[in-house]
Order: sequence, then structure tokens, then C-alpha cells
Amino acid sequence: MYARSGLLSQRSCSSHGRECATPVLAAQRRNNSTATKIAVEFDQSTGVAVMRLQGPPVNSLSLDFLTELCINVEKLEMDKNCRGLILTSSQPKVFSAGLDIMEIYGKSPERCGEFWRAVQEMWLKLYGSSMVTIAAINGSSPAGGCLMSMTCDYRIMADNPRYSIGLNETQLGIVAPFW
Ligand SMILES: CCCCCCCC/C=C\C=C\CC(=O)SCCNC(=O)CCNC(=O)[C@H](O)C(C)(C)COP(=O)(O)OP(=O)(O)OC[C@H]1O[C@@H](n2cnc3c(N)ncnc32)[C@H](O)[C@@H]1OP(=O)(O)O
Repeated sequence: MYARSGLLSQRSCSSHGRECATPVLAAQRRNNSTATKIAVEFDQSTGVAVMRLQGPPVNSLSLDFLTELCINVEKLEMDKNCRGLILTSSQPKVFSAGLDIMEIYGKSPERCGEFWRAVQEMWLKLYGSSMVTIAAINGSSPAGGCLMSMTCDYRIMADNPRYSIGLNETQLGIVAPFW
């Protein structure tokens, strides 16, 4: 979902100095899902977009989720009026549970490869964004959730002792591949 006043422009944005994605984007080619796990509100008056993660129950980062997230970041990146992006969660108590472990467990090497490429694409897009990016961490954010917030320029976390954040994935025997 991408809500804003006016149509989303897909035009080239080289005139304002941003490195833009090509019109046919890798993430768009991969996206078969019609479900919406990301809601985006763009405020034209401030130039700031709020991206809400709304994948119940815990915003786990599945291939579909990552794909939708990348498409939305790409769209905002191409909009010269968008200067800032706030990433937050609509789910209670959880920012993101990290990678969807069901996407890795018992899957073929090819499928795992596709999944890890999507993970890489997600953090590269956020880390390389020309927008000012802020993670508003309003719940627990282990492993891939922590990674996602680390790729933003700024992080603000809700002050609640029940919320945790960190790279705990080795406890599951998961080691991120080289790239
Ligand atoms: C700058 C860039 C540098 C690059 C460096 C790269 C370094 C590598 C970085 C990242 C690597 C990441 C690997 C991973 O992310 S692996 C996933 C690790 N995640 C976890 O271990 C999270 C486990 N979950 C929890 O701790 C809790 O669920 C929590 C998120 C705290 C929420 O707790 P709660 O509200 O109590 O909810 P439940 O535990 O009851 O869970 C509800 C249902 O959600 C399912 N669930 C939870 N987490 C996941 C997940 N990650 N994937 C899939 N499903 C998940 C859980 O099983 C419950 O399901 P059900 O209701 O059917 O029982």
C-alpha cells in the first residue's frame, strides 16, 4: 500500500542527484503476492514517509515481506519529494521477529539462496538510501529485526524492559552467508 496525495512518479530522478533503481526492479519481478504487509503514508508537507510493518503476528521477514518492503523503499527513493523515512511496526510488542525461520528450514539450496538474496537486498536498500532513515523500534527486534534497524541512519527504541534487541541468531545455529 502506498498512500499519498498525487500519483507515485516512476520517472527518472537523475536530475536531483539520486541514484535510482531501473524501471523494472528486481524486487518487483519477484513479487507475486497481493497481500499487504507494509503500509506507507507519505506526508507531502514534511517530505517524510512512515512505513508501518503489519505482518501478523510478529513481522517475520518472509520472502514476500522482504519483497514488498524493498518495492516500497524503491518507490519512495524515486520520489524526489520524499526526504525521510520512518520505519515502525503496527504489531503490538514486536518491531520484527527477524527472518522468517520457516523460509530457511527444510528448503532447497536454491530457495535458501533466493531468500538470502532478498535479505541482502533489503539491508542494502535501506543502508544505501539517500533518504534519512529512522527505525522507530516499538517492540522486540531480534536478529534480522535488529539488522533492519541497524541499516537505518537513526534508531529510537521504546523504553520497555520487556522489549529486547540484538543479534541472537547464532542461538538458532544460523550464520549469515558471506556477500
Ligand atoms: C549493516 C549490515 C550488516 C550485515 C550483517 C548481517 C548479520 C546477520 C543479521 C541477521 C541475521 C538474522 C537471522 C534471523 O533473523 S533468524 C530469526 C531469529 N529470530 C528469533 O529468534 C525470534 C524468535 N521469536 C521471539 O523471540 C518472539 O517470538 C518475539 C519476537 C519476541 C515475540 O514474542 P511473542 O509476542 O511472545 O510472540 P510468540 O513468541 O508467541 O510468537 C508468535 C508467533 O510467531 C512465530 N514466530 C516468532 N518468531 C518467528 C520467526 N522469526 N519466524 C517465523 N515465525 C516466528 C511463533 O512461532 C508464534 O507462532 P505460533 O503462534 O504459530 O505458535
